[in-house]
Amino acid sequence: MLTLDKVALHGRLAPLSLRFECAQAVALIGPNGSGKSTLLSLLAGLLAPDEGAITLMGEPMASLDWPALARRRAMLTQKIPTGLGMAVSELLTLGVPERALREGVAAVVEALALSALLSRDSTRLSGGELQRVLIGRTLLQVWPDREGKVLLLDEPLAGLDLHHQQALLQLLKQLVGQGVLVLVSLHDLNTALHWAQRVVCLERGECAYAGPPQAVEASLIERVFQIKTGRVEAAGRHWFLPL
Ligand SMILES: Nc1ncnc2c1ncn2[C@@H]1O[C@H](COP(=O)(O)OP(=O)(O)OP(=O)(O)O)[C@@H](O)[C@H]1O
Repeated sequence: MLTLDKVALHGRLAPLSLRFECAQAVALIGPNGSGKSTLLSLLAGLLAPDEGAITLMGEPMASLDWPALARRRAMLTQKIPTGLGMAVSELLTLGVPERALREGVAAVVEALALSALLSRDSTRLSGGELQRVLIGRTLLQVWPDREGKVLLLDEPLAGLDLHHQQALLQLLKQLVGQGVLVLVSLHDLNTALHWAQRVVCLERGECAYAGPPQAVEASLIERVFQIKTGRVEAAGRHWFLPL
């Protein structure tokens, strides 16, 4: 439902062809500067490719205007807006369509434990608190009629404590179960491999791997991240440990 056909951005992403299905949890991994944010921005329609074509639900991305894009996908970027002194409740709902507000606010506030923050000045939040508010705003965009929507989250776990990381990953899995395609860039390799149904690993703007997490080999991780790893088994799962 979201396809890239030989998509390239000069100096940032080599020609890449990928296909993502609805209701899938996809993790993007790769070193700093490997192209994860670039790929997410292309998939969100925030960047236009120099070559190739992106298709969203059968429609060329290039043919969709901003309102049409906003109805189909939402993206959390790493570039954090300051909020300009707004209350959290205002920042959370800014630009969110009326129907999403009616149907989604209570659920999103509960899922991300935002109720105690709503009356706070958004410029005086901790990094993790602000991140949860911005994630909430992004989720609200896709809340009504979730099936077939695309959620693109660039390092959503950055700044979140372990409890909120786990709560968010569970919530995203629920959205996948409701038909949302969720693409998330992650730096925690084990979290990515345990959470995702599909992993895309980028290396210097090229796709080094796209496939199931179970088939990710230590040799790939060691080459791409230039580390030595050990592989241990615990709690019925495999874990890569940097050595
Ligand atoms: N606005 C920009 N203009 C030109 N080049 C850029 C721009 N933003 C990023 N780049 C370059 O594009 C490449 C890919 O960057 P990108 O931000 O996509 O990497 P990333 O995998 O998300 O990295 P990180 O893990 O550090 O967030 C890097 O070489 C980066 O320097």
